[in-house]
Amino acid sequence: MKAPLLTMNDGHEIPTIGLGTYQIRGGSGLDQVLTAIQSGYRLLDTSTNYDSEGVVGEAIRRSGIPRSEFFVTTKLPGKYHHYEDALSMIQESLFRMGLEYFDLYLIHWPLPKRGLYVEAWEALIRAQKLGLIRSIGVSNFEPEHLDKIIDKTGVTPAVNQIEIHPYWVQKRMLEENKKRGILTEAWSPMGRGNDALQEPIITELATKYKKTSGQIVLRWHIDRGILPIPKSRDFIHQRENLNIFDFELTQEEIEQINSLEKSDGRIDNQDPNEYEEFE
Ligand SMILES: NC(=O)C1=CN([C@@H]2O[C@H](COP(=O)(O)OP(=O)(O)OC[C@H]3O[C@@H](n4cnc5c(N)ncnc54)[C@H](OP(=O)(O)O)[C@@H]3O)[C@@H](O)[C@H]2O)C=CC1
Ligand SMILES: O=C(O)C(=O)[C@@H](O)[C@H](O)C(=O)CO
Repeated sequence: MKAPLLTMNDGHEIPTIGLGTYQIRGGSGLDQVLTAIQSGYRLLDTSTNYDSEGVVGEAIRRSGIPRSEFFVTTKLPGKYHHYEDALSMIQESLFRMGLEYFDLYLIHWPLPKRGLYVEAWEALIRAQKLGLIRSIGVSNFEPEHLDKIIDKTGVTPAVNQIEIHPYWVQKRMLEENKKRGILTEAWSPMGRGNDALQEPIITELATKYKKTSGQIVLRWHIDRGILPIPKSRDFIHQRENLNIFDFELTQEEIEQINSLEKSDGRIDNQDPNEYEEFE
């Protein structure tokens, strides 16, 4: 089963769903990424901070599937926001993964208190010109951060990857991305193990559509125009999460799920204006 493709604002195509790899590492991690690839995942989302770039690169090689069929995303850690550091980190990540280019490269967090994200964005633009990266984007950027990089460089990110799940719906940020032509990706799209999948609104929709709660939540993302990157170590869940392209939620059902939002719904309260990455 393969996901349909979307076209981003720079003309490149991207699968409509991907595999998250936070804390997927080592030998067992390799098996988990391989089962995901066998299930049909082609978008693989990693980050230097996850220490999973090696596993993802190795899984791509062992899969026997040509590199060109994959869509690989990784992310720049905060301690490399200076221009020259960012350029060398991008190359270092390529070496770690054994790849010649990334399909998408994101600034992981804006870290506005450090104030270096414009420099980091300029480095991504340079790396794209050098052919090291096909599409460039950001993660956890608020509207003011987006405007700053766009105003300073004239280059709009293809993607903004942000926290979205039924307890943190992000209506405003979704509109802000859309207004600028930026594709929204959802991190922790299943709520990273919070109680959302047990909410009656979701279990009732699962019964109605003969799907699982996980599939209802993923379809809610797709029907809102969002690209989710669920993580699963479980072969059954991995397959289930791809099997969401044969039904659609109504606008009313989308709003019902939106109503589950909580004012303190963020996972680990990670506010992009405050969040400092670990060193
Ligand atoms: N840019 C950023 O700042 C961030 C990016 N990310 C990215 O987003 C990805 C996804 O987010 P993550 O935080 O991992 O959390 P997710 O919301 O993807 O939740 C993962 C959990 O959901 C479970 N799960 C997955 N599918 C199902 C299913 N069908 N039914 C029931 N349970 C299911 C998994 O268990 P099981 O393994 O048993 O299936 C796992 O415990 C990350 O892996 C990472 O790539 C994450 C955080 C921040
Ligand atoms: O997983 C990521 O991409 C992160 O940026 C982390 O902040 C992660 O969400 C986390 O919770 C670390 O404690």
